[in-house]
Amino acid sequence: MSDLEPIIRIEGLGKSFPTSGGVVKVLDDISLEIRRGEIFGIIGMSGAGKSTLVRCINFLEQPTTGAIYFDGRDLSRLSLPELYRVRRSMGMIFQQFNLLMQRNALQNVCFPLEIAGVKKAEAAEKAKKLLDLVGLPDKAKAYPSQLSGGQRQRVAIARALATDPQVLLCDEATSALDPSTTRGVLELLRDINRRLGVTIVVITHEMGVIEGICRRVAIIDEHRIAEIGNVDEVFLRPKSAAAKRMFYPDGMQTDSFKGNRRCRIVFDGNSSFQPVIADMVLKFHRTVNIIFADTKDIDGRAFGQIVIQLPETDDVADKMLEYLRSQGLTAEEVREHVQ
Ligand SMILES: Nc1ncnc2c1ncn2[C@@H]1O[C@H](COP(=O)(O)OP(=O)(O)OP(=O)(O)O)[C@@H](O)[C@H]1O
Repeated sequence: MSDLEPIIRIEGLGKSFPTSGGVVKVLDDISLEIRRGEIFGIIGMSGAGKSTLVRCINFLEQPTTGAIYFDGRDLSRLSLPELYRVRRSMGMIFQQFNLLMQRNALQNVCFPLEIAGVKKAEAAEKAKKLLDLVGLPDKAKAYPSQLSGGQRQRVAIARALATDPQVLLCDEATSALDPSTTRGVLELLRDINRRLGVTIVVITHEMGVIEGICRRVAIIDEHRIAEIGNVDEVFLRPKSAAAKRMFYPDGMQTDSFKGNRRCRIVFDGNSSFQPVIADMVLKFHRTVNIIFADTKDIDGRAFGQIVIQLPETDDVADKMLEYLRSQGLTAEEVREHVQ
């Protein structure tokens, strides 16, 4: 299999659950490919079906329709021992860390190795190396209760890596952590991706997490895929209402600006707003109202967005939009409240 071939391919995945109130459809016609060695993000609001999707990816849940391929193999056609082997190739980390509280950090990391029948001394040696890798060389004997949230997640990452997985599935892995600890854990995941070549799938409801480490993203909305693309592309030119909701600043969504023409200008770090906006004001002899301005880091590159209120006079507003685009900026008019 070449590097360009997907390590995980999801085709027409649907998942429904029978409940006392009838059948609940949780995932509908999900198709996507996760490429070997990439950091791929899956984002959606609470209840969108993200955790169900993860459990379908490692076949802890059987899809109702469609298929999941891992390394080109249809998981529904595997024998149970083959499926267990595939599951060992997919490490998982969770929001609540799921460590065994009565075992210390080293023993937690050893746990999957013991299950796999690895000799104790060999398992301990590997676990030590993994604790070094996640930045906890001095915490081998510490129990989870003696560790901070970020340190617990690092132990969980070491444990997930113990079986040398090809893929690491991270289900809301930083949702219980504060922003600075989140940054540290994301940095660690990026480092693991670079150093070990492990494919990482990040499932989250937080756009900051996607922007922080993912190259590509799938947005799940109402149980379906609303949009898939490179994170920077989706940020620059979101197409679906779900993507716009996630990337547009809150100021874009206030009804207080109804009736005015608003424009979202995005820059990708190669250009700066200030001279362009100042030049535009000078050129058209009209002031513009800046509603919102922000910069963000997407996968290590600086991006920015600014929302301005255009003049009421339509032809001036049209010319301003034309001018902004002629300066190489992505300028998009937003007339409506984003639902
Ligand atoms: N076994 C089940 N039986 C019935 N309904 C279920 C089952 N598992 C999940 N659901 C429903 O599926 C929907 C999606 O759940 P899921 O946990 O996948 O969403 P999510 O996007 O991960 O949300 P969150 O971030 O809040 O966990 C929810 O409405 C949930 O109640």
